Amino acid sequence: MSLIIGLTGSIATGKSTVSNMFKAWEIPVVDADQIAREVVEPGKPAYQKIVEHFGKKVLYDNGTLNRKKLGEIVFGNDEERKKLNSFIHPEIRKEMVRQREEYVSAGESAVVLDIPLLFESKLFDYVDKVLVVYVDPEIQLERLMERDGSDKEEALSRIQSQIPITEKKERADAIVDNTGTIENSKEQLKEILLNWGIEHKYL
Ligand SMILES: CC(C)(COP(=O)(O)OP(=O)(O)OC[C@H]1O[C@@H](n2cnc3c(N)ncnc32)[C@H](O)[C@@H]1O)[C@@H](O)C(=O)NCCC(=O)NCCS
Ligand SMILES: Nc1ncnc2c1ncn2[C@@H]1O[C@H](COP(=O)(O)OP(=O)(O)OP(=O)(O)O)[C@@H](O)[C@H]1O
Repeated sequence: MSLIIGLTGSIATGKSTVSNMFKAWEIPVVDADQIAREVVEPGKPAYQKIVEHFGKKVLYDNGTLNRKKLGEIVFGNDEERKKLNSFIHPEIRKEMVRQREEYVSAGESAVVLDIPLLFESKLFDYVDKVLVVYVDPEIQLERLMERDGSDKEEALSRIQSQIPITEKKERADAIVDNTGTIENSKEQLKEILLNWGIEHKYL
């Protein structure tokens, strides 16, 4: 039996940082953001739908998706974001399930699904436990602006397109509070995995 862990949080709270800890321990991670990039490669069904709806203005000259441009459109507009989600999310879900089943069949004791929008898309049934990576909202804003080199308005528009991290924290099975050092977060994660009965050579 594999334990399926849904790793989530909100933008820039530290999901990738925690996901790297799992990878370093050789616990497999299915990465929804990565899949989201693959399903919009030129020629894929979601790509065609995006071009039909948003037009060529969201493409570079070589035909690949201009993510910055598309981001500017969808993070300021709920309707357009929902439209984009409707093109991409079904494709992401299919591929996530395919990868999850592959790891389960291989007999992995734990499989992580790293899904930024687990709560927003109500994907609780895809996982056994929900692990939320939390930071205080002020730190979230600071880290996001610093990482992406974005201004406050741009960063807030992304944060506000998601359920607040404070609310997700309330609904989690377990929380890694990533406000402190990365080392501190790693200790919290080890503790959680041991509590969940995951036996692993690195823990
Ligand atoms: C709009 C796009 C092109 C912007 O690309 P960009 O490279 O700037 O951002 P990236 O994909 O790395 O996403 C960064 C973070 O933004 C947040 N985010 C992305 N898409 C969304 C969305 N539709 N709604 C809310 N938050 C989102 C997530 O926290 C994600 O981790 C891209 O995010 C996208 O295609 N989004 C739709 C697919 C999606 O929902 N992906 C995220 C979950 S799988
Ligand atoms: N404990 C920490 N202390 C200081 N900086 C941190 C810590 N954890 C993460 N960071 C930094 O904060 C930023 C956001 O972290 P990360 O990219 O892991 O978040 P994320 O939740 O995966 O973001 P996204 O939703 O955009 O994928 C990064 O620049 C990362 O290096």
